[in-house]
Amino acid sequence: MAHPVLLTVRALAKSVPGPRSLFHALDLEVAAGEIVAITGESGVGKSTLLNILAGLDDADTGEVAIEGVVLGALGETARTRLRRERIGFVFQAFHILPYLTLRQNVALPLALVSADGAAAQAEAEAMLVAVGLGGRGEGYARDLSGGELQRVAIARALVHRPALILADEPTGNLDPETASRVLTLFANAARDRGAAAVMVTHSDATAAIADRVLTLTADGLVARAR
Ligand SMILES: Nc1ncnc2c1ncn2[C@@H]1O[C@H](COP(=O)(O)OP(=O)(O)OP(=O)(O)O)[C@@H](O)[C@H]1O
Repeated sequence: MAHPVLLTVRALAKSVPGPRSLFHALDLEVAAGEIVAITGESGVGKSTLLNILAGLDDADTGEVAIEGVVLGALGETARTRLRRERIGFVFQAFHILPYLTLRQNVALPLALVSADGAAAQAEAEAMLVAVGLGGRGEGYARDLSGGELQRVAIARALVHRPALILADEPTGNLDPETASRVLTLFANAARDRGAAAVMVTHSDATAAIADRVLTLTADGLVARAR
């Protein structure tokens, strides 16, 4: 049975001041359970595209729908709720909050949607173990290496079992063994519970777990031969 389409992007166009068109007429469909890797030259607009998919940035024209819900038709409150409940985002700059412990950072997506704080902390600890940071939950971001911060960001993006995972270079700071460990988490989220994932990457290991590898160009997304 074909999986339902989870993410639909139609005729997306985005310019940045300059004025410079990053892309136009960009179309994409990602099914539940599918992992799509996006490559492309530096500055071509990959991070901008991920931000638009998450409703954090607006396209000039075109439409993004997640589980059939068109982001542009939602008010800011509904868009924020959809993002919190249905999307997990691994930012290139991690955005780990410095005044919360690492466990509190990872628990945040659960704490925002559930009143059960103890369960959220327990699930956050389990995610920290899954990314190889068990026992580090009481620490703070300032004590971590770049690769450790990246793994906290991945734990936080996956802890609430999002339907859509958006990840910007999620293994960019990781050694091959650790990268392989976290890539398994993304693959399991897709295969075991039907999450869809769009990952920006330059890494062959990340592209290797993807069902499709697309290259972002000014003319949109082009399938890359494998
Ligand atoms: N708000 C903005 N104002 C002006 N220029 C912007 C803005 N946002 C993005 N840009 C420009 O758009 C281009 C695309 O940026 P983006 O970060 O999306 O590229 P990228 O493909 O992710 O690059 P990299 O691989 O280097 O991270 C860049 O040239 C950037 O300077």
